[in-house]
Amino acid sequence: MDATNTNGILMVNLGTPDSTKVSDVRKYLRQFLMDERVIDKPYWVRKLVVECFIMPTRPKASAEAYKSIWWEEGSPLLILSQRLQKLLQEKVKTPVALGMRYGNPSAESAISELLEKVKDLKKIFLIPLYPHYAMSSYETAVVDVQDTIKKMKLDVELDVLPPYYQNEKYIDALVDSAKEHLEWDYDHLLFSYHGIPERHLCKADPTGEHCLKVKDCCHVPSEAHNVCYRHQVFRTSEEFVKKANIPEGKYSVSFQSRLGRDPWLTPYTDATFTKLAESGVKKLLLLSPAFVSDCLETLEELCEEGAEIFEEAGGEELRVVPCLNENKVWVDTLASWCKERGFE
Ligand SMILES: C=CC1=C(C)c2cc3[nH]c(cc4nc(cc5[nH]c(cc1n2)c(C)c5CCC(=O)O)C(CCC(=O)O)=C4C)c(C)c3C=C
Ligand SMILES: [Fe+2]
Ligand SMILES: [Fe+2]
Repeated sequence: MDATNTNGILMVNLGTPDSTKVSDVRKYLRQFLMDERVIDKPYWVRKLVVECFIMPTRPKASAEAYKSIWWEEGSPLLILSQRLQKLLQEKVKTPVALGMRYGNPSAESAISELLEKVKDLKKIFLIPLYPHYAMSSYETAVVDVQDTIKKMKLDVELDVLPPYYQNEKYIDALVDSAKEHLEWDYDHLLFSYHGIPERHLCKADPTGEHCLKVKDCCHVPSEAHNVCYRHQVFRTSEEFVKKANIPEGKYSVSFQSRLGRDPWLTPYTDATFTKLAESGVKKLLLLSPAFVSDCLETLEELCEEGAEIFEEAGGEELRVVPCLNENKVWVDTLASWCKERGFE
């Protein structure tokens, strides 16, 4: 323990079940989907939807999906986040902890870990492992940490890293992580982002009159863009293609992982696989920058299910670029953000 240090670094990611047992998946899904920032309905409606429509079947189906991607050491999302924590710790002296919004390790246990290492903890640099703002990812993770600090009655200042979707160093890391794959003679590059309900965009819009109301809203300047997930994922894609010299017309954006019947951001990734294959795309390269660590949504939904859909529709090969995971440029980027803020 360094008695002079009063700082800690906390990385937060979404979280994952403790195991592939249906009971563990159920527990995780219940905590996840009962979050008012994920299913943004009154408590009783959310409870009804989760318990009567989702819990009877989803835990079993999701447990099967998790089994197909699970590693010997555990869930890829957790293992990769822990490896990232370790790599960042090798670059900075300030203690680095890892917390999850749902499941384990909780924000509380991560903060307790910092308290053990830093006697007089005064300031935490919070790094949400989400490049884009969404109420259901970035915002809920930040609020959870704020609430936990209050619950633990700590007098700790929180310095939160803003969404880094267009940060030059983040884009550099993304391009670096994809560089070998970009040498492939692919026909089309698809950016597939986790989707969110359209309603969430409108709800986040501070002007109340921009998102999905103005024609081509995400490309018309507005203060709404600070919290517009759709604008931010377009920016990431645009910055990426600029840096990687991908010609116009050779790439597009789609949204995956829809849940429920409400309209989510379009076009949907599964329908896009079919459309691209039917339009003659044989070799499809896929990038999924909403996730910094590989997880169920990339390893199962894209690599397994996605490849099947694409090939059934006439495509020949789908290659999915791994997430940033342990990429060196990414680790250096995180370390530089810590150091810039005095978390040496
Ligand atoms: C980019 C970050 C994410 C956003 C935004 C997001 C929104 C969102 N997700 C659901 C429902 C589910 N997502 C699930 C898995 C999952 N989601 C993210 C990230 C974002 N979700 C990740 C990284 C993962 C993988 C977790 C892992 O263990 O590997 C799941 C669980 C799996 C399943 O049953 O499909 C659900 C459910 C909603 C409803 C939502 C926005 C409203
Ligand atoms: Fe999700
Ligand atoms: Fe927008």
